[in-house]
Amino acid sequence: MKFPGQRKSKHYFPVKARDPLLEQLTHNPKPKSTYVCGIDQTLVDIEAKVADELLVRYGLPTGNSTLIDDDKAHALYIELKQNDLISDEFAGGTIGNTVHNYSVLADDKSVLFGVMSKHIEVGSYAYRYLCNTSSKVDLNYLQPVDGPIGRCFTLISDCGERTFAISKGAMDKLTPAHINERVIENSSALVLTAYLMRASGEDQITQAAMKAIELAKAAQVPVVLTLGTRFLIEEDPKWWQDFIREHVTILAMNEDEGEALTGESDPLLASEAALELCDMVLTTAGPLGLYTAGYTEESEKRETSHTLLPGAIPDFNRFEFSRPKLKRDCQTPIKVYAHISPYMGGPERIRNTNGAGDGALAALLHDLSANTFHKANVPGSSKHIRDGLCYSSFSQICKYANRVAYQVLAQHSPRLSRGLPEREDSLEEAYWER
Ligand SMILES: Nc1ncnc2c1ncn2[C@@H]1O[C@H](COP(=O)(O)OP(=O)(O)OP(=O)(O)O)[C@@H](O)[C@H]1O
Ligand SMILES: O=c1[nH]cnc2c1ncn2[C@@H]1O[C@H](CO)[C@@H](O)[C@H]1O
Repeated sequence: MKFPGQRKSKHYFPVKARDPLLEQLTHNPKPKSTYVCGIDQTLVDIEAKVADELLVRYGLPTGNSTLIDDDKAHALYIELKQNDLISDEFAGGTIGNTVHNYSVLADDKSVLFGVMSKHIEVGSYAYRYLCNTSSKVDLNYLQPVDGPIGRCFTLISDCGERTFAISKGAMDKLTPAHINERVIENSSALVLTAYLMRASGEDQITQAAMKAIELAKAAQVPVVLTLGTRFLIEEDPKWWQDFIREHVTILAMNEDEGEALTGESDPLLASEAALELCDMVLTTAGPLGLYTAGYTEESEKRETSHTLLPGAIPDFNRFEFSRPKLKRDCQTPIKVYAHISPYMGGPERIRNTNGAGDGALAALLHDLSANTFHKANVPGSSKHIRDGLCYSSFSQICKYANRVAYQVLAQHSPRLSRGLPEREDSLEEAYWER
């Protein structure tokens, strides 16, 4: 129970009118708002624990995300249902998860572009998708389509590895006409997944994504790409390298995707190689934790007070207290790296790691948009004398991303049901006590 404490002594009416005399002195404009936007294939995850034999029978390579036709999807669904294997049906999609988590963490708006069924029945997959998405995610720009949204069978093997089978429904039907130019141009970041590039036939989501990329680039909005699965990258690493070099500001990947892209199995070396293609990299490495890598200006580098770490690049974390910058904003760019081991060693029990990487990326996006917000509202701050890409240092972003990944693992679902505990809200706070 809260006890009656001190009463406020100032009352004005109407409430929004401040003290009429002091009002002349204090000019308090409404803060300018910021948001991130993303494009995704609208999907519901159907999660089931299965034996490896089932994956072989349905021709699903372990760890991959495979498109399956309607007949196979029907047979798989019936088999999972009859054997009572389905543990959860929940909104998914790698970017849907990321913008949802961003909105939960930042308690702020994001915008999702994609499709949504025109006619929705209570209990349908489309209905579940809407119910499981934060109300801070603006869904008003979704394109109405005939037919169902996609289904992503998320099949968890005994070892915890997840294999996706995608029944695409109408998820790829997004058209370029439904990409709102003004919304993209005014956002803090545009977030995309490599999966968007694999639409085929008459489906136009790839063209829609390309239109958004061009708009973002023209308006100097950072383009953020997450790689999805190594299988997609392995098909043509050169194409992906060129794509990233031409379009991407920030790249998020796990160690397998990093290896497929760069040929380097060491996540630190993969991050270094990826920095030749873009400005900043977030590399997650499962039980080894995660890395951030990027550029800073030589004269602005800040030395760490943490232990210097050994690795393929000796003492690689020496300047991890620096803030990330776009390479083109540096006169003398230097590469900076930071690493962190899993928060508290990881949760006691991990059912599966689905979505942990999406969670880490949401934290990075929060830090990035906090910077845009601060710059828009406190333009005179010493923080913005030099143009930074993010609000915090590489080291701080590592901690935050890691903490959020832990939260996703601990709650066994890729979408956060609530933000971090309040005392952890500040991005500046020293690393949280155990
Ligand atoms: N087994 C584990 N033990 C402890 N922490 C883990 C473990 N697996 C993952 N993590 C934490 O989660 C983060 C992201 O994990 P991971 O590298 O598996 O992401 P991912 O493969 O991109 O996942 P997804 O594609 O499903 O989102 C890691 O950087 C680490 O902090
Ligand atoms: O083809 C795809 N497009 C979009 N999202 C996908 C695809 N395959 C899997 N996931 C999504 O990846 C999330 C974990 O990172 C899962 O929630 C799943 O829905």
